[in-house]
Amino acid sequence: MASRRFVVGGNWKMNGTKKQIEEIVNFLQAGPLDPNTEVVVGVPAVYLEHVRSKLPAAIGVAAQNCYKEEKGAFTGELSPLMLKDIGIDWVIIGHSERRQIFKETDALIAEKVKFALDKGLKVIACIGETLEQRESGKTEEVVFSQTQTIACLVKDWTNVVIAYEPVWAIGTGKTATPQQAQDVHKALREYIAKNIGEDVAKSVRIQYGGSVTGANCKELAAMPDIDGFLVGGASLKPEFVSIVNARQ
Ligand SMILES: O=C[C@H](O)COP(=O)(O)O
Repeated sequence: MASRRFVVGGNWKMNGTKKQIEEIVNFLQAGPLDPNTEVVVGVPAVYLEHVRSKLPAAIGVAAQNCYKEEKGAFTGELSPLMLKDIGIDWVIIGHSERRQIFKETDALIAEKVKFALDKGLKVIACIGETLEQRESGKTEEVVFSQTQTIACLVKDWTNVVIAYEPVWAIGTGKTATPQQAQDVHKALREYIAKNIGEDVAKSVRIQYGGSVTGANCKELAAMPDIDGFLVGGASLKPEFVSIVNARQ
């Protein structure tokens, strides 16, 4: 088994009130959480500082997006410098909902990843194919190309976690089978070894995301190239603790 530290992200998306956040904070604090697993929660921007103040430092807090400029006339956007200023160290970039609903392109996502890294954030960079792309046999082509666009700008991958999230498995209850996910992760790692660098391939952590639950996480976590999860719906529920502990 590779020595990459298992990393589980909870992407709350546009969910949560202060009351619900209190419940989530409570189950995260009660844990117990596997100390060998790194945990990061992706929080709506308006609650970032609040959640950061409630959680122990060992749990990372991520913004769900940020822009590729320091400051200026970009109404509605967040600067990586602002995130650092309030004690936030992580950001999720290129989630399929940003790609599909907000029309973010591979090129823009790559620029955002580079900018966020340059400003000292750690990045969960999301990639993944649609159902149509999978059914037309283009899964690998799509995820390789999304990764390569980032690699054209990013040379140091130390602070990057890749989240492979097949779009057809997000919020649908249709999880990729452990073997389907493993096949893509393995192929992507081989692609990275050949085209980006062998050291990057060995060290970069690749999360799986898409309908991960307490019930299916252990089988997925047993796959050698799955280094963690990016969890949506289940990250709002106490079962998130079981997902964090999937390798135990
Ligand atoms: O970022 C998380 C993914 O979109 C997965 O969401 P889900 O676990 O609700 O399918």
